[in-house]
Amino acid sequence: MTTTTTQSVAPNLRLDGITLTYPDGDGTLTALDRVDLDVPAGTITAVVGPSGSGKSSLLAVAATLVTPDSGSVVLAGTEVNGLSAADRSRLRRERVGIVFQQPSLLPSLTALEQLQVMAHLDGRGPRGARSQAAELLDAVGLAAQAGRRPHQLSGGQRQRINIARALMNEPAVLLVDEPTSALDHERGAAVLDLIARLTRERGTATVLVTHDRTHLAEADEVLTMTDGRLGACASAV
Ligand SMILES: Nc1ncnc2c1ncn2[C@@H]1O[C@H](COP(=O)(O)OP(=O)(O)OP(=O)(O)O)[C@@H](O)[C@H]1O
Repeated sequence: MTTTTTQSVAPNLRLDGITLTYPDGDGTLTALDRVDLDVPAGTITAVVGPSGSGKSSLLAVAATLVTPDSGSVVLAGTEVNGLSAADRSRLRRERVGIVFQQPSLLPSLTALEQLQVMAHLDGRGPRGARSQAAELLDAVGLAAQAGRRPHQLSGGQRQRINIARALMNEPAVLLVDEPTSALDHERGAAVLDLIARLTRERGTATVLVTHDRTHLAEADEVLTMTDGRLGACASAV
């Protein structure tokens, strides 16, 4: 994989004509139907839609975790089609941050170590990783909790660590799936504010899947997924 080409192009996410089917009995189920999506750096695109409409499938394709039947995915200027599996996972590791509904933190590690381990997996040295982890914990308002383990943190604090951890590789693309589903309204709103601020400050192209329409005010664009088709959302905000 050539990384030089990725650096000269503005980081963003582009999906073009994505169709994804799953085997379904004797036939196939179309989870994504000719989906186009363009997310500029430093912006949030929110995706809403009923259960089973294809939202998670969209994130999985954008994350290069699932290969679509057809269409093109361009991550931070790099066309994913045609990359080897190894290059695809490297691109994902280096350029994509993923935040799932439930923070999957390692119980025995402190908040700081949860972040440092990401750099370690990436083969980076401990010194730079420690200062970067400390800076990110500060950015998510948890500098004072750096030495705490997950059971000593609230649900909202754990989700903040989850978000900080997703940013350790300085991703160009941030994919966020229902980040507030385990939180009460106030903590959920604070987590959304945080995602919005970090998106602007760090220039990520952020896709936010959400059921909560109060979150849509933070989005630059709101799209609706219906039966695998992605379209404009007329009554979103
Ligand atoms: N691995 C799979 N194999 C077969 N069908 C699948 C698979 N994953 C998802 N589907 C089907 O694809 C369609 C889209 O699923 P997807 O999970 O993307 O929807 P969603 O909008 O994220 O739903 P939810 O809001 O409930 O999480 C659904 O009909 C689902 O049953």
